[in-house]
Amino acid sequence: MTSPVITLCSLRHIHQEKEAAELKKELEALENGSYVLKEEEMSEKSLKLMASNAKLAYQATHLQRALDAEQTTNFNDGMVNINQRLTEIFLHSISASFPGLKGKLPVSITLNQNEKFGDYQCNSAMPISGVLKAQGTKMAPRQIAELILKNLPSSDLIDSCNIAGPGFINIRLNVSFLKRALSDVLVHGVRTHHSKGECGKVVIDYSSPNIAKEMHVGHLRSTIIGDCIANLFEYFGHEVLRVNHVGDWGTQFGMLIAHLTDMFPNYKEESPPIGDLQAFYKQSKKRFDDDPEFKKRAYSCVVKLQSGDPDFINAWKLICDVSRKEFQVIYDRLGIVNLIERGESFYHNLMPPVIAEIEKQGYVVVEDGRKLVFPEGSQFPLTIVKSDGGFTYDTSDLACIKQRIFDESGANLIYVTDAGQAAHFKAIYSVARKMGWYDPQVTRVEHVAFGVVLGEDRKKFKTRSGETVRLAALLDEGRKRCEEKLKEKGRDKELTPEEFKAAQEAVAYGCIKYADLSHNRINDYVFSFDKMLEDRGNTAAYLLYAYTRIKSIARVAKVSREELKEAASSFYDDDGLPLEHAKELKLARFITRFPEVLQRVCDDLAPHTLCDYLYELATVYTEFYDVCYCVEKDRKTGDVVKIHKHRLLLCDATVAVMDQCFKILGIKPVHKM
Ligand SMILES: NC(=[NH2+])NCCC[C@H](N)C(=O)O
Repeated sequence: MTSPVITLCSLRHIHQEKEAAELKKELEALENGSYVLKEEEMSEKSLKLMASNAKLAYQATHLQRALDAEQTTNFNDGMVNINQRLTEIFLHSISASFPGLKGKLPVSITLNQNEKFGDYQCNSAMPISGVLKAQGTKMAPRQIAELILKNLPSSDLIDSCNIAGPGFINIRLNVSFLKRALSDVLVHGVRTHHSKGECGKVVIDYSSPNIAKEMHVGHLRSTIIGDCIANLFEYFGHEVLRVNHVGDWGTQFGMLIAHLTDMFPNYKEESPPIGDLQAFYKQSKKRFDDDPEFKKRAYSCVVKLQSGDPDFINAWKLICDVSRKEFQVIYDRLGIVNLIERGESFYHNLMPPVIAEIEKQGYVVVEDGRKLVFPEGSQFPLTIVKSDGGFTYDTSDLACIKQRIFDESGANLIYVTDAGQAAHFKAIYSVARKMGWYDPQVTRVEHVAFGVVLGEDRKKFKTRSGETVRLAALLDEGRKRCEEKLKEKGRDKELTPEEFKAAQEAVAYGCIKYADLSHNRINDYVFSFDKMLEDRGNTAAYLLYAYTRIKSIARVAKVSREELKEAASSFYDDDGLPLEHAKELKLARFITRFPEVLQRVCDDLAPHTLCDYLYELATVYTEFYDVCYCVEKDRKTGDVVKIHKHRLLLCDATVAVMDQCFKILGIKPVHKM
């Protein structure tokens, strides 16, 4: 018989063995993380920790989801500026790869020179290698390119990248991004968001003819170029003030008023017949040059006018009114709207305080009774007060720039005149900066200069008898030439008289505008009706035809607008426009370049870049249309066998972008021609 002590001991032993096994199990569970605390074992603190842990895990999942969504571009701000987006992506990688180079290297993304290799390319590896070498680090461009690719953040824009040659990085766009981008254009229209973020107010000075003088082709250029740039800024979302800085305060008014009072002494009661202001101007100029007595009187008239004598102000207003009406006829024909007249006279009262301010700074030099300012870097001084105490063009432009900066709060000041005035504006801007009126880092002040209009003989544009060409006569001739052209094509038989007239005017004025805008503005350009009315090549005539043709495709295919709209929105809800054919993709890629092209036009204030794009768009479209049938018909019966709706929609997207281009260029497209 076992003793009770032994029994007790062995019972305890069994119990302890069981406990040890349990403890071992718990230890293992703790090690592999599967241990579950029993509620009664938990302290209050650990309960709280667990709760916040669960919350964090939930938030992390959400953040990850948001991050994933971020990778997929949304088009809330309109079309994506692809070049800019790629620049940001590469900049990110380059800063991460070479932290020491931060800010030292502008990253440039360009279109790929060879479509076969990619859509865009980044050539930064070579210059980075150069900078590193200068800092004493040797690294081959290819190695650098590899590192850039390694650190490249993922983006739904990019399909793939590869390194070529010494270190070029070829970038291929993601097709599914293109599909969605196109789809968005179809559903939401061609919208672009200004990359510069804030949209500062733009004050743009253009057209600006001189009262009582002929508005000449130089003013026509200013009107056309200025209007286009103003449209562009407006499209980008800026507030735009379009100012017509007419010459209405010069010394010419002295002789005009003196002549007016001589010829029509009762001009106050009876409106004088000075409809032909140019002839009137010439007569008074002749007297001014030939008759010293008259000249004296003319000077005293200017003084009286500028001192605000009511009779003289009335005579001045009379003359301005005649001119204004003449200018308006031209503006109406060209469709120039919202251009407000604010001539030199507007700044009359602002000039004396500006002169005083400049004097106070000690920048005025008095020479032979004249007050001069010598701008830095300019050979010639500005005359701000003449020896007779009168003000000049210089004085008015100084008062004007100050008014535009301070009263108008202009963030972008743009002046559109012929290149002959470049030195004048350079001097004005220089004085304005010296006076501390603006900081070029903050306020953009630019002279948009343009070259001279030449005749087909490459000499200054004149009539056969050597006179300056009257703008109204020029527009008349354009319309007549266009009428002949359209009749040659038998359009007068196809179109209603209203349609014919609309086509005739749209083509005539469109061609005149486009011929001007499509040349690099800095160069002189040859004015040739024959060239601008040609319906082949980079002309408005060609583009307007192309536009109406593309627009008619859906109509001819008898697919209704509603049907297309429906198709567009169902593609939108799906993966985007189904693009497959190489030419479909080429056209799609070209369309998505629109925002970056506009940005360039805006940076360089160079409308010809937009014209080049528009023309190339028409060309790329033709390439597509030639091989990708929108509608397939039975060869024998001519019955429609298949309609490719996504291709019709691609036509629509092309039309939408062309529409926007025309709008910015100030050209009115017609629906039938
Ligand atoms: N702010 C200016 N200066 N604007 C340009 C004025 C152009 C001048 N009226 C001319 O015909 O040459």
